[in-house]
This record gives sequence, C-alpha cells and structure tokens, in this order.
Amino acid sequence: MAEEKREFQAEVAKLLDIVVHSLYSNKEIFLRELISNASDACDKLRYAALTDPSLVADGAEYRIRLIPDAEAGQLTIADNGVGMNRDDLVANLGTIAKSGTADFMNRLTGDAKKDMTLIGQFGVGFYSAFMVADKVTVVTRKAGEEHGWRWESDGKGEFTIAPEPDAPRGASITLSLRDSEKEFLDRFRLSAIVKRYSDHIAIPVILVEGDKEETLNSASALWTRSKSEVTPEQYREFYHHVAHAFDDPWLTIHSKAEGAIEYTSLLFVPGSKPFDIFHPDRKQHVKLYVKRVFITDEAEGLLPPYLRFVRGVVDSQDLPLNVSREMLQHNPVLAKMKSGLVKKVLSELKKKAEDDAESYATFWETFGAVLKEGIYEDFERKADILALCRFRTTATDGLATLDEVVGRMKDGQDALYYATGDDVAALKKSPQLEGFLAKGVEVLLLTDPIDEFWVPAVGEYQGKKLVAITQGDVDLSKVQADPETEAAKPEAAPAEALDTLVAALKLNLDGKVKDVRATDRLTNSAVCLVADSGQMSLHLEKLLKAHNQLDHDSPRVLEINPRHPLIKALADKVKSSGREGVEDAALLLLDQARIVEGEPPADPVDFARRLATVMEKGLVG
Ligand SMILES: Nc1ncnc2c1ncn2[C@@H]1O[C@H](COP(=O)(O)OP(=O)(O)OP(=O)(O)O)[C@@H](O)[C@H]1O
Repeated sequence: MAEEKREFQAEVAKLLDIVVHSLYSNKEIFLRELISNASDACDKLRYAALTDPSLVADGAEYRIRLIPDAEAGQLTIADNGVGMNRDDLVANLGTIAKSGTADFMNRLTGDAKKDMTLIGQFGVGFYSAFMVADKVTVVTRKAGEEHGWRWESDGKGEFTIAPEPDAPRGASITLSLRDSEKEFLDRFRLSAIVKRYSDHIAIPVILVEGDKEETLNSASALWTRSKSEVTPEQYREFYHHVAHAFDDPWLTIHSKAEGAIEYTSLLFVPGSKPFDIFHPDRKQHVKLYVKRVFITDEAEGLLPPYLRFVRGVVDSQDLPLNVSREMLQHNPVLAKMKSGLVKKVLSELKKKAEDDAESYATFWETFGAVLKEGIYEDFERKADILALCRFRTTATDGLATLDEVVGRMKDGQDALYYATGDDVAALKKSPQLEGFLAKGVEVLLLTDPIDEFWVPAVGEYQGKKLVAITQGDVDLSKVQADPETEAAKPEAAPAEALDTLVAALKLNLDGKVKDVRATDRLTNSAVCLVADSGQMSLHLEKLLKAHNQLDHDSPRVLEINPRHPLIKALADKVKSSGREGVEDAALLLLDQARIVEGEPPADPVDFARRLATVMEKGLVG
C-alpha cells in the first residue's frame, strides 16, 4: 500500500493553527502530554494482555523512552504499549472525538491569548507536539498485528499515512524540533520536566543517550505511596494526568480502606466544570485498577452519576485480576467499594463545608446542580446530601443551608417556601414573592432545572412541607406581619364588589384560565398567575416546552390583588356598568400576568390594540 494523504478534521486544523501560532509560554507541557499518552497506551495493553497473553509475546516490561538526537535535531518519545493501526491513526490523530468539542470550538475567539487559556482547560493532548516541532512522525504497530504504520504531518492541514513493515510494537513519536526549541534535547532540561510533570507515571520513563540509560521518574504508582511522601505538586500533576484536565483540583482525597475489603483511592474534585458534565450519558470518571493494573475507566458501578464530577483512581486488592468489564456489573466487591467511596466523598465534602465555607461556595456553584441529583437518586443518603446543599434565598446575599432557613422561620409559618426560575435576579422580582417579602418570610430561590425534580420528590424537610410560591395553596394568614406594615396597607375593595369583579373576570376569561381569585400574595402588583394545587409549576412547564417535551399550556389560576388601585377601580366599574365594561381589562390583566412570567401575550396584535385603546382613553378621556 502506498502513502496516503489525508486532511485533518476542520476542528483539528483550527486547533493546530492556534497551537502553532500562539506564543504559549508553557511549551514544555508537550512532553507531559506525550508521556501521559504513552503511559495510557501501556495501561491499555497490560489490561488486554490479561485475557490474551499472546499480545505481549514480544515482552511485557513496559517502558517509555526519551531519545534526544542532537545531530538530527529530533526528540523521540517511544513506548511499547498498545500502539495503533491505520484506522486508529486516522481516528485518533486526525480528529477530536472528545465530547464538548463543538461547544469548545464555538468559544474560541480568535484572540490568541484568550484562546490559549481556553485550550489550557480543554487540553490539546497529542497536538501539543506542534508547539515545539515543525514535523511530527509517528511510527507504530498495534499489539497483536503484524505490520506497522508511519504517520507524518507538518501540522498544516494534512497528514500522510504509509506502511512501515518493521515498526516495533507500541508507538514512537519523533519531533523535528524548531530551531528555537532545541533546548528540549538537553538532558537536564528533559530530566527536570519529567520530574516536574511526570514523576507519578507508574512506568519507567528512561532517558536514552547512546548506550546510556537513566530512569528519570520514581516509576511507582502515586496512590500506593503514603500521603506524607507525596507533595501537593505531585498530586496536582497526577490529577492532570488521570483526569486529562488542566485546572487545579479543588479537593484531593487520598485514602486506604482496610477491613472486609481492601482498596486504595486517590480522588479529586476538579476546580472547574468539565465540558461534558451535563452530557446525557452521565458516566462516572474514576479509573479502576486491580493490584495496580489498570482495568477500565468505565466501571459503571464504581460511583453514582451524581458524583460524576469526581476524578481519580481506585485500586482494589480483592477483585480478581482477570475481571472482565462485563463481570464488573453487579459485582458485590464493586458495590461495597462504591458504598465506601460515596461515604468518603460526602464526608470530605462535609468537612470542607464546615472548615471553609467560602471555598465550599465555589464548589457549590460549580457542581451543586450535579450533586443535587443524588437527593432523589440515592434515597439512603438523601439526608447527607441535603445537608451539603446550599441555597440562594430572599434573606441573604450569600448561600444558606436548609437548617438555617428552618431556623429563620416566622411564628405561624408552617411551610418552607420556594420559587423556581431561570435566574435569581428575575426571581427576586416575581410578583408572587411580594406577600412573602412583606411578611418577612424567607423564600428559597431555586434556579437549577434539577430543582423542579428533587423538591417535589423530597416533599418536606424537618417536618416542614416544601411549597412553591407559585402554587395555589399558599396561606400566609397565620404569619404575623409587622404591625406598622399592616397598618400602612391600603384598604381592600369591598367584599361584594370584589366577588362581582371575580365573577366578571371568570366570564370574560372563560377557557383561558382555570380560575380567578383574590389573594393576599401580592402587595405592589395587580395580578399574577399561579398553578393550582397539584398542577405542574409554571417554570417546569416552560422547561419542558423548551425541550420539546410538552406542546400545550395548562390553564392557570389568575390571582388578583384586592388592595391594588386598579383592581379597586375595576370592582367599582363592574358594579356600575356590568361585566361587558371589563372585557378588555380582563384580557389585558391576563396578558400582563403572562408577560411578568416571561411569556408572550396570548395574541400580541390584540394585546397592542387593547393597550392602545386603554391608553387613548386615559389620555383623551
Ligand atoms: N503513544 C500512543 N500509543 C497509542 N495510542 C496513542 C498514543 N498517543 C495517542 N494515542 C491515541 O490517540 C488518541 C488521541 O490522543 P490525544 O492526546 O490527542 O487525546 P487524549 O489522550 O484522548 O485526550 P487529552 O487531549 O485529554 O490528552 C488517544 O486517545 C489514543 O487513543
């Protein structure tokens, strides 16, 4: 087969262009990326060889070798891992398969500095080689296959692939260094970089100069060392490697479980939100090892989906080495480890929340929405997770716990109230909130879509019902208001006139609303919409419609404020001229309530015409 020329996927070409042309100051990280890939490739082969030893017939001692060649100006990073065949090369070194890539590409601005920071978070992996090289050659043979391949590119849009019959097993990446990057041939420089970024790699990283070989790293799995032997930098670098992440971990949890089952875990909570955290697969990301042999990074039962932000490794002493990924499903040892790990992570989060509320708040902003899924998915730990939750409320600018909110309940208040919506600022302006603010009743402001699900599932906290302020059955009459505020309240419309107005509005809005009634929920606004008890909340309905899960509106209850001047005037008018006199007003009031909810008027043209008529009357007549 002859040499074949291919084009990079458009996203790769764009990424390469930025990588090559930006003045990225931290170029040395290319070596970390390539060593990290080499180590992953060895892990993969070690696992595959458990069931098929013939794959490593040509040697099972894994090595990563760094070979500088000053004369040629080339640096080679060679491993004897799993290697790649032709299809792998095209798929892995010509495209980006990572989830979130499209989103990431859209966020690139064209401003080199800003883009580089973004890339820092995304990770360019193999492609970082082009930061220092103007040509990259990969010679590789996949374990178990007879023939090898040569992949070559100058990073300018195309690559070539040709057969390389005698390639040894694994992959060797040769970088033709740019003139300005020859420092990466220097043994001291290479040694320092490996110590800084790759010391934790469990496979020996060997510097080869002529017939001299020197191992540059500790080459023992980091999690097997005792905590006192590991520096914060080493933990951080290990996190970068294991999580393929480029931020700093917010929390590091290194622990050993001994007893009925034995395992070591080194877990991290990232400092920033991974791109794919809300991907529908909700996969967990902790790697499973058995006696230091990598088994899989897809052990579904290792951590629950609501802890999918956790990264790291778990190394079991009890699982058999030849455990297949299929056998892991419903495995009792795995189930026990999961229970232990969940307990550990939740208790470490609790500690952090107690010791450093400010730092915990940053965690909460990043991953709170994910953790909250556990409230209704993990019944056993519901209480622990609720205790870790933080909320925005009407009472403080910061975050509050549910216990704090319960502690601030007013005399006569028998429920915990909440409002759901898209953002806190808009929620704070909800008309439905007015009556609560007037009586000093604290309301939780919930803005994560998940809140619509866990709140009804939980139902109550410490015996207090959780009630939506946009729901029909809110009764604040037992809560004492401040006497001064109470005295300053305007008179309500007389009961009889109000009843007539309600009846007139019902007639005029027949079929458009479920009911019309007077409320003490409002102080400044004339009207608002609420869901009847048992009906879906307004916000949930909006969310479902946005996701095409719902295609109709349910009629709502229109509540009117009997103390509002407009309502009082309308009540007067109905008394004197009957229900026909308020036809336009009824429809306008309903549209007004819809607009406040962020919805368009039922018929914008009719709405505009009615508004113009009313304004004209106001101005002219
Ligand atoms: N030395 C290697 N041996 C075998 N396969 C490799 C090697 N280096 C890279 N690959 C393959 O190429 C793929 C792409 O590598 P790349 O470094 O771009 O991304 P990654 O390692 O998957 O993710 P990240 O960008 O987070 O590092 C890898 O997932 C792997 O399948």
